[in-house]
Amino acid sequence: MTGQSTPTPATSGPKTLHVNLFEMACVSHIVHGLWREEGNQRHRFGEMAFWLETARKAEAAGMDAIFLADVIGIYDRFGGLDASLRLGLQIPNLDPLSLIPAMAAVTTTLGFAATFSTTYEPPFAFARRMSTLDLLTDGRVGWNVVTSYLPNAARNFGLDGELEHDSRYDRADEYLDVLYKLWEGSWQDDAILQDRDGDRFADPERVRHIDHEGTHFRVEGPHLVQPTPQRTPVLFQATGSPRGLKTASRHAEAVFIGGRTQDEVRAHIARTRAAAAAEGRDPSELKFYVMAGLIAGQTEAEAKEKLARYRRLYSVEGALVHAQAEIDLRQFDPSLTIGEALAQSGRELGNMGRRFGTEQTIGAALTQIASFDEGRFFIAGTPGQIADAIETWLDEDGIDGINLRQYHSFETLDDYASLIAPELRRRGRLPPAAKPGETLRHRLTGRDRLPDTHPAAAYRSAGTLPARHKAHSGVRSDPSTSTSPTPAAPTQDKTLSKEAALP
Ligand SMILES: Cc1cc2nc3c(=O)[nH]c(=O)nc-3n(C[C@H](O)[C@H](O)[C@H](O)COP(=O)(O)O)c2cc1C
Repeated sequence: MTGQSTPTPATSGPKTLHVNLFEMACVSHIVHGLWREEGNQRHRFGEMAFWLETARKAEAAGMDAIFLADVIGIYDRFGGLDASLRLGLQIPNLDPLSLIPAMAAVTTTLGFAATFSTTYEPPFAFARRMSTLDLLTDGRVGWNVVTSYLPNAARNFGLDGELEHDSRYDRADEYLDVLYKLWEGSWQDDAILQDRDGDRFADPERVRHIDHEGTHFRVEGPHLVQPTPQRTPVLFQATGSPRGLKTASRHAEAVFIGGRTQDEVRAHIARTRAAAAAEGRDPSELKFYVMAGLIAGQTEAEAKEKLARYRRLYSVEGALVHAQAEIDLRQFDPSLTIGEALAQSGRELGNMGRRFGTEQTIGAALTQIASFDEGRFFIAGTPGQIADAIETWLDEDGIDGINLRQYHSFETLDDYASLIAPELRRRGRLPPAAKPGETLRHRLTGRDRLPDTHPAAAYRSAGTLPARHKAHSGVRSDPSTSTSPTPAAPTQDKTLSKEAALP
């Protein structure tokens, strides 16, 4: 049982850009303060109509997917709960998975990638939820695999503090293995019979328990949902640390990377591909994404005016809350380094290290914040200038796709649709229009199912799951839901690249 579709051969022509709309079901996701702008619709994120309009626009613009970020706690390190609430910074924040069916119902080709953490909720229920979405959307879902980074999230799930960084990834690796067993190995493709005359809906010979017994999880199975178009949803992952890279290179089909310079970006891609090859995967199958900020105007002057308008409202306080800052950078001499300012205050870098380095000056950090911290993948200009930059990112940096940052709803999306996409299309830099019924994976990779070199594929063949233990057919004494993670003292993340660290 492999259920493999043959990949569609790549068409010749220039390399094309995959585009996701970067979203989060809150008022202030990354570029804080801008929700206040006249005409910005972000305050409507709790309305069904807001999401239906977003989905229709994204599909009409030819985007691959709406990519939904998520956190399961609050940013309370800088300014406490008061600041987060006042700024609407990722609170209130709706459940991303619940938005998908509504958006799927008004679209036919758009994909939906949702963030879900492997750290707190057990895999069995998540496997079922994802399969339900894959089934109902005809295979249009993806998953952004995260391990979570907010101490408050840990406290929301019964722990005293975050699990140690690297052990979160150990847990993620096993979590994914459980999911692969459920998604890929539990049901054969032909297990549903719908045989009215024979009185058999499903064939018991073609469905099996998974009997997973690992360090973190014990899951009996079988999976509760029949085979879905993609089985495993398209796997996205962002990482900046050596341990995160190991997990990404084993599992991710699309990896978010950062980098301040072209050399850094290329090195990051090369390192990740090499790590994937070391895991036995075909490194050419990995796609690389960046977060990109594109601010477009008909003329350069119009684009500059738009950028200035956005920057006027940008909240530096929001950036400090989001960065989980240990100190208020605005209170220090700009010529000091962050390390010196921390030493003066008797503080450690902590989670703030996800965004800033100790060697950076306060002045440079504040400038970086005020200019939206977009690094290499930011451009404000005419459609021609933006398309020129994107062609360089594709051909020379080596990326495959972007998550488009939004500054204003729906202005950013409308500008992409009316200014940027037509220019990219004219240059042959967007993939062909998606066909109804095409899965998200097919759109990205030319196949519906994970390739045979992916670790999930190992669970497809009948021999790879253990034979059923006949002895325990009843309820287990230690179901997966009872395995709580053990908390450990938070340690500082060893990030390779800070640019991949947020949000
Ligand atoms: C584009 C992008 C999107 C991300 N989305 C989320 C998210 O929605 N939720 C989350 O907890 N982390 C998110 N992250 C953070 C990553 O999951 C990861 O924690 C971060 O890149 C640091 O890597 P590390 O865990 O290897 O240190 C995102 C990162 C990037 C670059």
